[in-house]
This record gives sequence, structure tokens and C-alpha cells, in this order.
Amino acid sequence: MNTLRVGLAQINSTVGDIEGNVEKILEKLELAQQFSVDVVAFPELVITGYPPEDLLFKRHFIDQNKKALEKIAKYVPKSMIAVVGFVDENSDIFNAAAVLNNGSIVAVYRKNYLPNYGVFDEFRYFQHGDKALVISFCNARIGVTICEDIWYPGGPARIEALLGDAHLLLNISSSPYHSGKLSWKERMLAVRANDNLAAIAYVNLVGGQDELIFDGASLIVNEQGEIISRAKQFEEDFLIGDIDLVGIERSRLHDPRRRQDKRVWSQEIAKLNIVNIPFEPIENKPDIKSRIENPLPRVAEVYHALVLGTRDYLKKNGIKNVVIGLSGGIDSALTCCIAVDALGPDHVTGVSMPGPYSSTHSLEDAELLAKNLNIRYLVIPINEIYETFLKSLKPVFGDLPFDVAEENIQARIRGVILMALSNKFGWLVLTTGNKSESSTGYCTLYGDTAGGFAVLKDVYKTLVYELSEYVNQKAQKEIIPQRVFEKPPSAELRFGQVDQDKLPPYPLLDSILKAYVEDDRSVSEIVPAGYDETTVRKVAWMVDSSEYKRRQLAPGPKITYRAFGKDRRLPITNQFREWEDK
Ligand SMILES: Nc1ncnc2c1ncn2[C@@H]1O[C@H](COP(=O)(O)OP(=O)(O)OC[C@H]2O[C@@H]([n+]3cccc(C(=O)O)c3)[C@H](O)[C@@H]2O)[C@@H](O)[C@H]1O
Ligand SMILES: Nc1ncnc2c1ncn2[C@@H]1O[C@H](COP(=O)(O)OP(=O)(O)OP(=O)(O)O)[C@@H](O)[C@H]1O
Ligand SMILES: NC(=O)CC[C@H](N)C(=O)O
Repeated sequence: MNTLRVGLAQINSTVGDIEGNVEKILEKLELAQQFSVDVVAFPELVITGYPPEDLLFKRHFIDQNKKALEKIAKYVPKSMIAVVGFVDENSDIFNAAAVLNNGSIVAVYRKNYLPNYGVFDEFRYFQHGDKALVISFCNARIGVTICEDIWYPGGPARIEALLGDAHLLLNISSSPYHSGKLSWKERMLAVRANDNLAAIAYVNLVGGQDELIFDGASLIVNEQGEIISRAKQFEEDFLIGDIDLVGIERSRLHDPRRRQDKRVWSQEIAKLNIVNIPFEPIENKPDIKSRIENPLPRVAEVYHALVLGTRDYLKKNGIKNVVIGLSGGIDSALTCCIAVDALGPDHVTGVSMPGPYSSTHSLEDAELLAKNLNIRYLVIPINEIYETFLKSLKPVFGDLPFDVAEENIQARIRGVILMALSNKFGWLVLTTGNKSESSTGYCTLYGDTAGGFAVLKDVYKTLVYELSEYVNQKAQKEIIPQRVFEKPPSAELRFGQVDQDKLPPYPLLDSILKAYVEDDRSVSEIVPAGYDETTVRKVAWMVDSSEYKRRQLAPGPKITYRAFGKDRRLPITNQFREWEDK
């Protein structure tokens, strides 16, 4: 065997849908056979979906996943090896990879490094494995690892390549997306491959799961650290590549680094499990073309991520239609475009709800957007309802001045109308708030925050503008009307109100937020970077004092390094106030 044919089945499994996931796996096993693939790999925990969270506390869930694995094994012939992520059980449970051949489970690898930071809490569920695994057949050797394992230079992959002489390091992953992560991950995998003088095949999950988006982009990297195949981002894909086993052995003769380190690492041999497989290779394989998909540019990538995150949230929860309040502003316009790309125009309804402070352009722009997107458009004015509220509250409010109470009543009336439409017609309400607003609490509880899924929850306002420009560029025509880009952002809840009455200009706000929210920099660290101290303190105050609000927001797709929710867990009750004069 001079070359090894690898198939990476980048599939979109659904958490808890064990039967559906098995069906998808069986389909790809068939495809793998059509191309005479020697080894086909599926993502981490593909049988249960990732992350299964507290479903892992249910014994019957684990039992079903084991039965599913046995069923899958039956479909694997002698001429193919399949590596499938599942939950292994033996007095405790493990995040594991089963190696299947000739109808049975021939080896099991258990994840050594369990991630327990950011959005991950695998310590909550799993015992970690403590062995590396090399499977050996014909003259090929493959080291198996699971996601986080490959993130460590000295982890099991190192033992597999050095002491097990693995030609290929196969890594099955469920690695969630954030902007900028792919190029970082590719650099890391290139270094791992070249340091080990082994090829790496990394198969990643694709799809949305609650707040997480898995971007796919599975990869094959050669032993020189060059990417030789890349799968599509944000879509299911089946990537096939031929690994040059002889080339790898030649590189190892030419490059002395492994030789030296082999001796240093020799005491780790006890950790290595080598399993020989009586494999029968197929001699005459059909030709394949290696394929390197181009990664999407930054803004397009985020847009596709948001579409996939929204589509999968809705689809996997059985929701077919959505409704969005259209204010004529940029946030609701972008949310609507994403919804249309996720579901199609027939499944999206836009509602304009003009009130006492709505400008004429808000109505015109909302209507034009709906027309450009070809969606159902409704107009439901709120003036009368608002007047009735004020009249009913008059005996209690008396002559108290107009303030945030009256502002919020309007936002809440709109929320009630959208939820009424949702209840009557089964349309899920998409909320439109962005990360700049959720950071600062610039939104009304039970008003514009009322709804089921917050599409832009992790998107700063400055990026909202970039994404909106991308929408028009992509369509090569004006979908979002030009005026929407030009008007000053306003909630239109009082006369002449603009966002900048209460918030610093968005470019300034967003850069302070990144430093304070994502990087946890202190006020005194941010100011010297060129910001006005009063502004920084005010922003920090707004962020800290709106934690209670964020806890009540709908879920939304994570696209940054640090999203609100699992990624950032600040106490609501919190007297650590850097912004306060002491
Ligand atoms: N620690 C805590 N734990 C739990 N709840 C707490 C709380 N502190 C206050 N609260 C509650 O929260 C209430 C205040 O929150 P809330 O009622 O939302 O109101 P609030 O934050 O006072 O006002 C909302 C602001 O957002 C602006 N806005 C609204 C709508 C859309 C947009 C936009 O541009 O998109 C902007 C609006 O103009 C106004 O300035 C308090 O009255 C209290 O009931
Ligand atoms: N007149 C309106 N008709 C319909 N929906 C509205 C109206 N005003 C506000 N909304 C809803 O409430 C959300 C909050 O919008 P608001 O105009 O207060 O601020 P915004 O954050 O600038 O959003 P946008 O950029 O969409 O206007 C809107 O995105 C929209 O969904
Ligand atoms: N599932 C995993 O082990 C994922 C962890 C990995 N560090 C990632 O972020 O992709």
C-alpha cells in the first residue's frame, strides 16, 4: 500500500436524534465504499450529536448510543475502516472514538484532553482516557485522537507519531466556530503535522446547535504542514484525499528531528495501544481529484455562520416560519435578510408597527425592504394601544414627566403584538438586538427583547453595518435600502431620540466593549489606549449593570471568541465596580 485513501464525512448531526444521525452515517459509509476509501472518519460524538450536555446523565441515552454503534459496525466491510465518535461506557463514561472493521468494533480510543473552558464543560460528564491508539494494517499506521487532544503539542498524537510511527494522525472533532478561528486552527494543525512528520486528517462537525455553530472546513494536511484538501464551510461535505505513505517515510529519513525525540519520549511507550487490523485493501481504486475549498472572506464567513446557526436552530426545533418587527432600521433589516437566507422568503413575515414617534422613513424603508426580499409584510399601528395604556396608567402616573416608562411601553406593545402573531400562526419571533446593545443593556426587557432566537446577539453594531453591505454586494442590488445605512440609529421611542444620546458612537463603543467584555481589560488599562476616561467608565458601568438583562435574552449564535452565555459567566449580584469613584 503506497497511498492511503481517507474519507472525511463532515455531517450535520442533531443532538439527541440518534436514529437520524445513524441514517446519515450509513449514507456516508455507502459513499465511502463507492470511492474505495480505506478509512472513513466521522465527527466527535457524531452518534449523540455534540454537545449532548445533561442528556449524558440519562443511562438509557447512553445505552441507545451504544446500540447505534453496534448497528453501524455491521455495515462496515473488511475493506474499510470507520472511525466514529460515540459515548463509551465502562464503570464511567468516556468521549470516545470507535474503530470499526468487518462488522465489529476492533478498537476504542478515549479522549485524553477534555476541554473545560469557554463553552465546554466536559469534566462535568466524562472520565478522561489515558492511552494513545495506533491502528495498524497492511503497511499503514493511523493514530486516533479526538478534538482537544490535538491542541496539545505533547499529547497522545505525539506518542502515536513518535512511538507508534503513525503515518496519519486522524482527529475527529466537534470544534465550534468563531470568527478568525479557522486560520488559527490551520496554523496549529500545520505545525503539529510538520513537527510529527505525519499527515493530519481533521474531520469537523457542521451545523448549528443552540448557540454554537460548527463550521466544518475539515482538512487534510501533509507531513510538510501543507493543506492538501479542505472541505466546505457551513455545509455538509465528504472530503476524500490520498495520503502518500512512502512520501512520509521519505520525509522521516531526511528530517532528523523525530529520531532525537523518540529517545526522549521512549518512557511513554506504556501509554501506547497498538491494534493490528486484518484489513483487505481494494487494489484498483477509482481516480479522485483532491479539492481545496477556499475559506470565505471574514464578513461573508460570519454571514454564512449566522444563516446556518439560525436555520439549524429553527429546523432542528421544528419551526418553519418566523416573524420580525421591521423598524426601517439596520438591525431588523439584517435579521430579516438572514432569516430569508435561512428559510426562504415564503417563511418570513415582517411587521411594521408605527407609533407616535415613528418617522415616515421608518415605514417606507421597512416596506421597501419587505418588497425587495419578497416576504409577507404587515402594518399594525400601535398608537391606539399606546394611548389606552397611558389613559389606564394616568391615575397612577399623574403628571410625572415622560420618561423611560413611556418609552418602554411602546417597545413592549410591539413585543406583545409579535408574540400574539407567534401564538396565532406558529411564527417564531426573531429578536434583532445586537451585541453592542446587549452589552450595554440598551434594549427593553419584555419589549424588543421578547422572542425566541436572537440572531445578532453576538454581532457588534459596526459589524452589523459590514454584514448589511455584504447582503447588497452578494445580491448585486439594493436589498437593504441605502437610506437605512445613512440614517442615525434610533429607537424612535421619544421625539428626536437617537442611540447616541445614551451611547458613545458605535465604532468607539465597540472597541471599548471588545477590550472590556472579551478581553477582561480593566478601565485603567483601556484608558491609556487612547480613550476618554469618563466614556470608558460609563461603558463599564452599563455592561456591569445590565448583566441581569442579558440572562433573560433569547439564545443566539456565537460568532466571536467570547459570546455572552456559557463563554462569559459574570455574577449578576456583583460589587466589584471598577467604574465607581472610591
Ligand atoms: N439587578 C436587577 N435584576 C433584575 N431586574 C432588574 C435589575 N435591575 C433592574 N431590573 C429591572 O429592569 C427594569 C429596567 O429594564 P427595562 O425595563 O428594560 O428598561 P431600561 O433599561 O431602564 O430602559 C431601556 C432603554 O433601552 C432603550 N431602548 C429600548 C428599546 C430598543 C432600543 C434600541 O435602540 O434597540 C433601545 C430605551 O430607550 C431605554 O433607554 C427595571 O425597571 C427593573 O424592573
Ligand atoms: N416601528 C416599528 N415597527 C416594527 N418594529 C419595530 C418598530 N420599532 C422598533 N421595532 C422593533 O424593535 C427593535 C428595536 O428597534 P429600535 O428601532 O428600537 O432600535 P435599533 O436597535 O436601532 O434597531 P433597528 O436598527 O432595527 O431599528 C427593531 O429592530 C424592531 O424589531
Ligand atoms: N470538542 C472539543 O474538544 C473542542 C475543543 C477545541 N479546543 C476547540 O475549541 O475546537
